Formats: sequence, C-alpha cells, structure tokens
Amino acid sequence: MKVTVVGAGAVGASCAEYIAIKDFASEVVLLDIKEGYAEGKAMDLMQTASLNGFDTKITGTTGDYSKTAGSDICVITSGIPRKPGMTREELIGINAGIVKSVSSSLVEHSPNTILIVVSNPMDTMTYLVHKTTGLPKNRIIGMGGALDSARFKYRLAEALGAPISDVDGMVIGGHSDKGMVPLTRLATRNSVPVTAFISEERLEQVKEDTKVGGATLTKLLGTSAWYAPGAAVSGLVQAIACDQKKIYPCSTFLEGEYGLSDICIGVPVVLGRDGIEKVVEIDLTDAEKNHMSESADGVSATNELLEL
Ligand SMILES: NC(=O)c1ccc[n+]([C@@H]2O[C@H](COP(=O)([O-])OP(=O)(O)OC[C@H]3O[C@@H](n4cnc5c(N)ncnc54)[C@H](O)[C@@H]3O)[C@@H](O)[C@H]2O)c1
Ligand SMILES: O=C(O)C[C@H](O)C(=O)O
Repeated sequence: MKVTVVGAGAVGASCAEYIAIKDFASEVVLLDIKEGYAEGKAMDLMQTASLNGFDTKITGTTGDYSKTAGSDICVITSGIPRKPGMTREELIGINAGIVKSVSSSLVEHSPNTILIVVSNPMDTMTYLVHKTTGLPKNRIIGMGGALDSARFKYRLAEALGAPISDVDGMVIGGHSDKGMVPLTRLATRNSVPVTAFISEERLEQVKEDTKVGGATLTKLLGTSAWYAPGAAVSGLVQAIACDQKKIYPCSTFLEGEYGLSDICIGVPVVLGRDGIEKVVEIDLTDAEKNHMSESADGVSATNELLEL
C-alpha cells in the first residue's frame, strides 16, 4: 500500500506520522514545493521508526511527482492555513490554484488513486477536484467530518464528565464555522442518549463549541491545528487501506442524497478499499434538515467563486 501526502507542513507531516505509527502502509511519500522540506521531514520521521516500532518507509521529494507514481491513496494538504480572525473560505483565492494543479499531477502519475482532500475551504476544494480530475466520485473524499466529530466527542466528554471512549457522536454538513451540523439528538454515552445526563442548554453549548473548534485552536496557536487533523486523515487512509468498512462523515459529491445535488458536503459514508462505498442516509428531523440545507447554501455560495 503506497500513500502520497502532498504538503509536508503541519498537517501533512502529522498525517504521515500517524500513518507510519499505525504501520499498515508499506510506503509513504511526502511531497512539498519548499526545497528539501519534505526530504527533511521524511528523514526526521524515519529516525523515529526504531523508537516507535514501525516499518513503513517514508521518503520525501521536492516537487518530483514521478516519485508518487502508483500511489493507492493520495492526500492533499498543500495550501495555506488560516490565521486568527479569518474564515476557511477566505483561503479559496490561493488554495484553489494549488489544489487544482496538485490533484491533476497526482492523477497523471497515479490514475487509479483515491484522493483525500484536506486543504481549505475543504468542501469547495473537494468539489473542485471532482469537477476537474474526472475521477469517479467514490475516489474523491473530503476530510472534515471525521475531525469535527472527534472535536464533538471531546466537548461531549467534557460536558458529561465521562471518558471519551464512552461517548459517540457525529457531525455532518459543511466543514465551516457556521455550516457544521453536530447531531446532538443522536449523541450517546455508552448507548444512552446524552440528554439523560446533561441539559439541552449545556448540549447547545457543546454544539457551538464544536462548530468553532478550528477557530478556537487557530486563535490559540496563531495558525490552524494539525494533530487531530493528521489523526483524522490517518483514520480515513487506514479505513481504505485495510478495507475496514468504517462509517465516517466525509465530504462527497451528492446526487440527490439528503435532498442535495451538485455539491460536496459532509455526510456519513462507508469507507473501504473502493473509497466511498456507500452514502448512509439517516432520517433527519425537520430542524436538522433545515440546518443541513443552510449549510449546503453556504458551501454552494463558496463553490460559485471557483473558476471552473
Ligand atoms: N480539512 C480539515 O479538516 C483541515 C484541518 C487542518 C488544516 N486544513 C487545511 O490544510 C492546509 C494545510 O495546513 P497546514 O497547517 O499543514 O499548513 P502548512 O503551511 O503547515 O503546510 C502547507 C504546506 O503546503 C506546501 N505547499 C504549498 N503549495 C504547494 C504545492 N503547490 N505543492 C506542494 N506543496 C505545497 C507548503 O510549502 C507547506 O509546507 C490548509 O489549507 C488548512 O486550512 C484542513
Ligand atoms: O480551522 C481551520 O482552519 C483548519 C481546519 O479546518 C480545522 O478545523 O482545524
């Protein structure tokens, strides 16, 4: 199993590290445009192999896509992150050009690859990749919901005073400060609805904290987060590489599911060796449907800014 990660910055390197530590891939190639940067990150990571006990071979390259040839899975993290006070949508001007050229180079060298899009604004970048690469929709996956759901579980556990392993919950919708739809109604603590333990008011606070999870970290760090994003991407890569058939909320091109069309947005999907093997349709309440529809309007408005 060969995995390429484009962008050897904070998220790309974290993602490569988690993939290596989980030791399911034979090879990870890191590619960046900054001279020597991917080579340096790869060497540093390889020097953790004997310490962390993995055999995954990590190599780095400055812009040489021939080194990525034959990748089963490619992850796109190249592009600029936001600074405090910015929205993800403001990154479109620079990141659209980067994502378009990177995805085309990746597909040229690995025509059978599955692409995972991470660069922001992620749903719109996933849509761009869908419109420009010609890959089938099951092989284009946007990562956002896996991360947002991890943050939701963190906030739920905090509110419940429970271990995170006891908590389950999912966030669908757009990966944006306003667009996320944390499904509080379906959140559980060891199969018991969380409303048995906390008030609706506290749950509303959990929801709001989850939606601004990325912005909160950006304010603290001066740039956006990387550990949880890297771990979330590695989870998706592992689900595909190991044909796990796990359900993750991912951004995917919809053709009528959830009443939405011609858009990439976060919905639960089954991930296996063919990438997105199924979109799972949950019965939403009218209020949840409204949130989803508002979220889709936001993503579509950003998509309009693309020059396709
Ligand atoms: N979808 C998500 O959940 C999620 C989570 C975290 C970050 N992000 C996004 O991921 C992106 C990367 O974030 P980061 O913190 O790693 O940024 P970073 O600045 O640390 O790393 C980005 C890297 O991309 C490289 N790069 C730029 N243009 C390139 C090109 N044309 N080809 C190859 N490499 C190129 C840069 O040299 C840099 O090393 C940002 O757009 C950020 O908003 C998304
Ligand atoms: O918040 C950001 O801009 C980065 C990423 O989308 C995140 O949610 O951490």
